[in-house]
Amino acid sequence: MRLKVCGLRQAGNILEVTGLEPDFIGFIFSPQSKRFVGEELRQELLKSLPASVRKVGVFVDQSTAEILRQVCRYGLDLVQLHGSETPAQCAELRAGGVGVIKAFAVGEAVDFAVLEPYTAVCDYFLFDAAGPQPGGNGTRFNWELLRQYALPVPYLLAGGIGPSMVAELAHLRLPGLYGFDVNSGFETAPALKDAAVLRRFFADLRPSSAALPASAASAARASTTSAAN
Ligand SMILES: O=C(O)c1ccccc1NCC(=O)[C@H](O)[C@H](O)COP(=O)(O)O
Repeated sequence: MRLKVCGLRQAGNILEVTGLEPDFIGFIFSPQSKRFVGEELRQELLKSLPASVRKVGVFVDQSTAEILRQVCRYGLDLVQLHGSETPAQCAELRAGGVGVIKAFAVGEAVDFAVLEPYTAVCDYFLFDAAGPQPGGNGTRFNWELLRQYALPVPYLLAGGIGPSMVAELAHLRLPGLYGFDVNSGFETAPALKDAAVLRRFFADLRPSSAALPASAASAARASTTSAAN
């Protein structure tokens, strides 16, 4: 299962978390968020990170020009869109050379018809709990709502995931499920992740690679990944 750690900004913390070899790390570019990267995020640091850890910029209803400016500035691999971005904007971003994750806030139900126009223009979906903020609410939704998922786009499951859920996550089988996105459940302060707690969580979810040195673990995961795809 792939793992994404979202909402980082401080250099030392980015390096610590990257050392755990997540599949994705996320940076919040929405100024309204308490995890907004502001001026603290260092361009040269991001560009020096290993390519195996894909860098995701998170945006909320921002223009294509602004998003692509940040993609270029920080060398982002994907953008994650948490507002009312249209399929046309997703297509524009992809044409601009960046991968697209479209996030959907889930309340009492999932309207799969709304997702359909996005299938041809997104690399991944992300399902998150609806709440007062566009993301990072720290609450979960009823994951069973995804039992009926039948679209071709793989998705990340997000919202209120915390260290105590390891056993539940390890056994979770849902159609289309690609990985888990974690954020506030692993923070000691906004945008500051507890690397020790994340390390344990990663080891529990990736038991076969926990005992290996980092490089061997990464090679083992790459071979599992190519076998799965
Ligand atoms: O985290 C934020 O502050 C945020 C603000 C605006 C848009 C998106 C945001 N986060 C995006 C994420 O991918 C989060 O990891 C996801 O919403 C889950 O967060 P949490 O419930 O805290 O685990």
